[in-house]
Amino acid sequence: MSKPTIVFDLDGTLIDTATDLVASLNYTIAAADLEPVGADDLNHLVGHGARVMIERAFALRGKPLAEDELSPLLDRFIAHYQANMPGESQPYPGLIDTLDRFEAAGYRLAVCTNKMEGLARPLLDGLGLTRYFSAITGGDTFAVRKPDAQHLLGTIEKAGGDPQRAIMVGDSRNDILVAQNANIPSIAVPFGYSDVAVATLNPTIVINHFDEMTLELVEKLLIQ
Ligand SMILES: O=C(O)COP(=O)(O)O
Ligand SMILES: [Mg+2]
Repeated sequence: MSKPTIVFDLDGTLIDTATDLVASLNYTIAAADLEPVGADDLNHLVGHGARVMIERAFALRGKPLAEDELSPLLDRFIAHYQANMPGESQPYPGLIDTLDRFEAAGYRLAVCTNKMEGLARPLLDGLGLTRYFSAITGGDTFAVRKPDAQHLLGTIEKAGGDPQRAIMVGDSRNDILVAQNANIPSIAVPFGYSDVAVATLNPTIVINHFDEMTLELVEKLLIQ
């Protein structure tokens, strides 16, 4: 039987990126005289990549955003985020042990994020995490992104995995939806950026800490 694959979301699942996302977003929107946002606002702003995050910040502040304004703002965000990473960003507690545990058990590991691939890779590099992953895909890697099933299925394929032997781990709506759309079991974590309690998204299971993500648990999910 082929090695199983575990696909992780990035922001709010593998890595607590809130402080750096807020800093880069506030630097970006300050150019348009928008009031800074706080970490709590991220729950509504994150999930569809930087472009949508900027659009949502304008909506939050009730300020219209013309199409031709967006591109320079996105460039401003990317430049600031790139220059400062990994910044304050940190893997969530228990993550490294969990990656080691599943790597040692012969699992394939992958990342499926709506962050731009060009931002996700240097961030994972900067935190010394890249070597764990057989594939890292971003919101701009394919023609579609989460919650479209093809983003997750394409990630599993790139990792050399089998969608019949895969699970998705994530912190928000798009992660649980993409898993449902691809007919793959999901684990939700409540410590990331979600505008609703993750249990209401109907993941296969919720864990509160990576220590709960045992081999036994994942094996059980794989045979469901
Ligand atoms: O950066 C975003 O908006 C989303 O990122 P995620 O898919 O890794 O949570
Ligand atoms: Mg996330």
